[in-house]
Amino acid sequence: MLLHRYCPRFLEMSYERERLIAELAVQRATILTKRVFHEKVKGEVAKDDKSPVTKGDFGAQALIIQSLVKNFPEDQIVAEEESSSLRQDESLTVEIWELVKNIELEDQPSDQLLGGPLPSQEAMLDIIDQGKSLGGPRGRHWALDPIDGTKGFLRGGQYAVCLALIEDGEVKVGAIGCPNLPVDDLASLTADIGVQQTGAGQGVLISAVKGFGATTRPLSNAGLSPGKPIAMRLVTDISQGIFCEGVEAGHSNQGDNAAVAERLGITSPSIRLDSQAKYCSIARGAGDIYLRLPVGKDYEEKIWDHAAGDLIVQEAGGQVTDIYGKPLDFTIGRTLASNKGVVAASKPIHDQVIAAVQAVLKL
Ligand SMILES: Nc1ncnc2c1ncn2[C@@H]1O[C@H](COP(=O)(O)OS(=O)(=O)O)[C@@H](OP(=O)(O)O)[C@H]1O
Ligand SMILES: [Mg+2]
Ligand SMILES: [Mg+2]
Ligand SMILES: [Mg+2]
Repeated sequence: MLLHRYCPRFLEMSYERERLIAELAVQRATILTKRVFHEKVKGEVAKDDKSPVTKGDFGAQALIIQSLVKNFPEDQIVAEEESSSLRQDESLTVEIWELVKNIELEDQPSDQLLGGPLPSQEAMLDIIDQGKSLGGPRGRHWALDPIDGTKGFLRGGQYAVCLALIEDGEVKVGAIGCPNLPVDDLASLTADIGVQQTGAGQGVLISAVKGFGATTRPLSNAGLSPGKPIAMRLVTDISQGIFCEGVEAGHSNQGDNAAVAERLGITSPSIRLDSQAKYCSIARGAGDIYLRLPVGKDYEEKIWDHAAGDLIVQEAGGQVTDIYGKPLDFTIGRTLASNKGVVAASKPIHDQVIAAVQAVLKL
């Protein structure tokens, strides 16, 4: 079936509006996260599970949910953060509100597309709490990670603002802002991008629509910069492949990752970076394989940690599965309860990587 790009059915299938709003909403939120990133005190609070959350996470979540509610009032939102700790901390709430109320895109038409500013501090707390949807197999759910890699954000390393639209369990749109990644696709192959990248340049906004490819563009504080398509590298000799993995040893098993690399004959050191910047890096050829091998058997990966990155890698020519070779299943709820770990690589080498993972993990 040939569809003209201005026909309503094409627009519906290509999720043009959802993509535009997602890109702009993420871009606007990165203005806030960049401000907090450069502040000495980032308003760090420990959550019940001991993981950190900051002014940046709360503020970005408020701004993005506001954009979604204004544009897609019928849609559900599955977001990482909620406001209960803030409601007991008036001074932190005031600090976040002071940030949030002053954030806008410098391009007015773009800012207006997002539906204008938040009305008040009290409304901000309520908006943060509109991300409590349980997800599931039916309907439209936005998965939002306002700051992915909060530990990287606090350490001065990589982090990402991540948003994805999941419709009937399938990821349709993904947008990831990586303020500390270099604009040049391949620069991160040669630079130590994992940590201390405060001078790393402008950052990138990477996005994808199911069936329509993946795109990168420099992040901007105004409207969207021109984008260009990205694709994974063609790796003919897997021993020349480049590994990406997490920085935190508690999030993925670096020993097992190294054993897989060795089994594949890979000798170059892995590139370590926090957040879904790993998915973005392999999608644009700054790496070939992303492994997230489980540390313990009980942890369930969260959908907001993977939805946008999964789509971006697939649209750039990659394959994303768990350690059993099973696609990530976004139909279950807020977690990927039926998957274990993540193995992402370009399609031609994915089978080989899975075989090595299974040999190392004795599956
Ligand atoms: N035990 C365990 N296993 C796996 N994953 C976990 C675990 N604990 C936390 N998390 C989630 O890891 C998210 C950050 O992932 P990263 O890829 O940035 O981790 S790493 O630091 O690069 O290793 C992080 O996302 P953010 O909280 O948004 O930073 C968590 O959702
Ligand atoms: Mg977190
Ligand atoms: Mg996360
Ligand atoms: Mg987060």
